[in-house]
Amino acid sequence: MSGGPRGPGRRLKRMHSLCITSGKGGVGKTTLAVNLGIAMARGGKRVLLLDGDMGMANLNVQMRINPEFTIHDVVRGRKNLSQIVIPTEYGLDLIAGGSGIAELSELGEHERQNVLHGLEEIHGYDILIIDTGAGIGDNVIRFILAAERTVIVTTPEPTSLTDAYGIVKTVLARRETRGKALKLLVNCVVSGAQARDVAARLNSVTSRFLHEGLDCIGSIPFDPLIQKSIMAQKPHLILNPRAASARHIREVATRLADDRGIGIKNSLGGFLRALFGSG
Ligand SMILES: Nc1ncnc2c1ncn2[C@@H]1O[C@H](COP(=O)(O)OP(=O)(O)OP(=O)(O)O)[C@@H](O)[C@H]1O
Repeated sequence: MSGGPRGPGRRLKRMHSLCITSGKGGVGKTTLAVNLGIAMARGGKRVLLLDGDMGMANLNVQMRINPEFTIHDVVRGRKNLSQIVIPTEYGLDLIAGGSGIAELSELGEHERQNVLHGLEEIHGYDILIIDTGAGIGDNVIRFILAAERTVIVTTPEPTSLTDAYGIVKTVLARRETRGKALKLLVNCVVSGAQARDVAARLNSVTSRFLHEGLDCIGSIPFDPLIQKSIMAQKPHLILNPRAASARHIREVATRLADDRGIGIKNSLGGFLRALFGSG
């Protein structure tokens, strides 16, 4: 059932926001957002997952969920945000974004109020995970700016690494992002040595040309079982909890769920206001 308490009388909590993004598409962002979220929920965190990929919103497809409403219905004033939160059987809740995600960056005052209306009913989450689109589009950058932490997913492929560097460069060029925690997550590795090599190479390039190191939060092995789980529309962590790749995902989730030293200042409302650029 739902991991997120709703309703008045609950203690107001600080919520830590985590953006999962990538330079190149198809590197496993959505798969990792779902499975990291499940791992955190199983670790006792209350997790809200936001599908921030307006082009190819497919978090719901990976979990075999057919959302009736999306952010678009909230922007148009047909629903409150609290009414479109979908409890999942995996212990976390989901908000479907779809085309409404593009609209979030261009809201008039009336539509902003539509989005913020009724927000107090959905407090109580420990962590908001946003699965963004790939690349350096305006929407992706907005999510990175609004979130406290960002994980950049790459695979060892040169094209993926080049695009990961591109996103780090774009993000660091924005003054507002200085001091934001950017972490690298290397997916589809064939060995620990390969993961270390990829992380070291990217770190050395960002240190040299952007004067900022890029910490690696972990790596996930290439695992055909992950592909099977996508075909089955059932998360890998649920289908194959004993796989080595599932263990790696749990380890990364534990590191990411540890919010010590992040200086959390967000609530869901604070995050959305930051996203709109109004606070
Ligand atoms: N560690 C892994 N081992 C094997 N296959 C993987 C792994 N991680 C992801 N994949 C596969 O990579 C494909 C793309 O994954 P996913 O859709 O999560 O990527 P994405 O970065 O979110 O893509 P998009 O940019 O389209 O949103 C999926 O078919 C998935 O099965």
